[in-house]
Amino acid sequence: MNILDKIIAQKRIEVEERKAKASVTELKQQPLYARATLSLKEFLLDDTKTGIIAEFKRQSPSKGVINGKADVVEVTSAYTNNGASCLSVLTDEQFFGGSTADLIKARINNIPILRKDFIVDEYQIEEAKAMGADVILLIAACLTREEVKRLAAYAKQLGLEVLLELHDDEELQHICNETEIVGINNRNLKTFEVDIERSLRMAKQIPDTKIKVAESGISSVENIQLFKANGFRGFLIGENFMKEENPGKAFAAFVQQLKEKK
Ligand SMILES: O=P(O)(O)OC[C@@H](O)[C@@H](O)c1c[nH]c2ccccc12
Repeated sequence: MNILDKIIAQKRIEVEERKAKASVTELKQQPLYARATLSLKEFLLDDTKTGIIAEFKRQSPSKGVINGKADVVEVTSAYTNNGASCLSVLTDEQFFGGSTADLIKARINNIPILRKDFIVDEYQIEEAKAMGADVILLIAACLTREEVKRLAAYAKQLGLEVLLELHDDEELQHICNETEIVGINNRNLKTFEVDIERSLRMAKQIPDTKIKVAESGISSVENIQLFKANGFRGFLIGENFMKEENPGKAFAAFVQQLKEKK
C-alpha cells in the first residue's frame, strides 16, 4: 500500500466516526455555515494580487515535523497582511498535524481559505462549509471522474469552489465543467518525488478556460515567474515558509522579492 492509499483508507474510517458525532443538520447550525463565501477564482484573476496560496502545514508524511511551534493565527494573519491571495489550511490530523480548529482560527482573515484535506465524501464538504472554508481540494489520484463531478457539483451548490488537483497525464480526463480551477501537484503523492517541470509540461494540455495553479516544491521567485510565463495564475506554497522559525516573516520577504523582480 502506498502512502496515499493508507491516508484514504484511514480517512474513510475517520469520516464514519465524524458522521456519528455530528449530523449534517448539526453542521448546518454551526455559526460559520451561513457565512457568504469568498471566490478564489476572483482573487486569482485579480492582477493586483500575488496569486500565492500560502499554506499552514505543521507536518507531512514526507518531511515529518516541518514546524512544531508556529501559531496559526499569527502565521495566517501575516500571510494575509503581506499579500497572500488565499490561505490553505491542513485539516488532516493524523498525517499532517492539522485540525478543524486551525481552519476556524484562520477564519479571522478576510481572504479565501482552502480546506486542505482528502475529500472522499459529501459529509466533508458540509464540514468545510461549517468551519468557514471557501474552497475544497479534490485530488484526482484518489477519486474517479464520476466522483469528482459529483463532489464538485455538491460543493458548488453550497457556494464553495473547488481546486481539482492533478498529477499524472491520465488524470487530465478528470477535468470537467464542474471544476474551473485546476492545480498540478509537482509532488507525486505516492512516492513524494518532486518535479517542478511537471506542472509546466502538463499545463499545455489543460484547456485555456481553466485557471491553473502550480502546487508543491516552489521555493523561489524565479519558479513563480516561470509558472506565470506559462499561464499559471496561482502558486500553492507551504514548506518554503513553514520550515522557517517565523513563516509570516519569510512570506513577507518572499513577496518583497517578487515585487522587486517584476
Ligand atoms: O509544502 P509545499 O511543497 O510548498 O507544497 C504545498 C502543497 O502543494 C502540498 O502541501 C500539497 C499538495 N497537495 C496536497 C494534498 C494533500 C496534502 C498536501 C498537499
